[in-house]
Amino acid sequence: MKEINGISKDNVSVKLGQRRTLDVNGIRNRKHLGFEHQPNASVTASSNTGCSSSVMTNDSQFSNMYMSKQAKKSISDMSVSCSETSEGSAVRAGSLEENEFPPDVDCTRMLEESSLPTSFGKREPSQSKKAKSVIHSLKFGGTIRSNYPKNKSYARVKVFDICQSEAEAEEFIRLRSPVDFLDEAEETVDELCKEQEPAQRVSIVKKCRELGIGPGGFYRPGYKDGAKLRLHMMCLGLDWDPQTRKYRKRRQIDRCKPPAIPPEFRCLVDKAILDSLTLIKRGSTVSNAEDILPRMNPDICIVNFYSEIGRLGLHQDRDESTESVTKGLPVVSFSLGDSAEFLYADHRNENKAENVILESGDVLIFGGQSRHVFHGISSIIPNSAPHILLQETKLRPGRLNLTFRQY
Ligand SMILES: O=C(O)CCC(=O)C(=O)O
Ligand SMILES: [Fe+2]
Repeated sequence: MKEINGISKDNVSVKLGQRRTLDVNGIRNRKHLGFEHQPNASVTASSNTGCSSSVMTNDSQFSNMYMSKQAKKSISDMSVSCSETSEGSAVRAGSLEENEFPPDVDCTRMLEESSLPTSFGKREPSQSKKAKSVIHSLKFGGTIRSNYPKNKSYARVKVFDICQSEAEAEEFIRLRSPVDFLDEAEETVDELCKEQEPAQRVSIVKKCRELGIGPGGFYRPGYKDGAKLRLHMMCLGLDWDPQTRKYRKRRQIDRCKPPAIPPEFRCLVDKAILDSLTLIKRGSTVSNAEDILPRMNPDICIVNFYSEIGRLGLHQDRDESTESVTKGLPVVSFSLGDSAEFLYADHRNENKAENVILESGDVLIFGGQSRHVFHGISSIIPNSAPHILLQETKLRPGRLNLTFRQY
């Protein structure tokens, strides 16, 4: 059994779920979508199968759950992963790719293209310079985010809508009909369409969209030197600043307060942890499963949207309070939309990291000893999102990920 800093690989992920009831089905689906070349898909599947098969229920909340051997599971829309190490140097800087990230072509329709870099061969001017000279417009459907403090020269952040307009969505659905995803004899269109997207997943996307276009919503985080992360981010509860790596009540870029974490999200997190604890109890002889996976009350949620070219370098989540991190209070992560290759390791070398494919509806939890695991997203798998989810939400091509933590 492979171990990551004392954690067996089996602990790193667990799948719960209803949409893909078994990992085997997950594999079949992946093949279906042309992912058979994912190098570690079978490894992932075999490591998950042992844990998840015992917790397969008709639970419509979760489809797959991954957890650190202690705690992985999936929501019918989410997945969770973990990381661990005692070294403290991992930062999100690993995810900076300022020369490769193209303009946000997906969302420019309603946005001002001038606020996006057109050349990625050069660094953007630093935010402090830009704040004075280029005030980003916040236009969305003719309106401007309204809660910016008056008389302040903070840069305004343009709106990023994770969902498409009616017209975009129609075109998208037309071009990517389910027929494109079919693999001859394996499934028919009817079978595919009969699959229902769990309501929870749809409502999570819709809620993120609603919050994401409002004050404190999605923006493209960056660093003082102009480098940008290859994703759009929105923080709920508390703001996390990639530059300072600190949590604050207001975000630096525009002084907006992050929206509160919706209560229904909290319930899902609680449920995910409870399900994981059940899983742990079944699979181990420990007297108290919470010694392995402590419970937590999230007061932070970082919502990331990755376009099809998004990524996030290997890093540790260790900016929460010392107490939270030391106790191993879990990070609970939900994935929606396109699948992603999730890397994890006990070091920062991406070339030597393990990987697992996180699909829409997967939940990944890393807590306890796995709390410090290095993790990241190496790629988004295009066209892999459930068609029904896209139809019901108009989610843009890409992946939505929510990670809940307790400060
Ligand atoms: O997108 C993911 O699955 C990981 C996100 C993550 O690691 C983070 O936001 O810290
Ligand atoms: Fe993370």
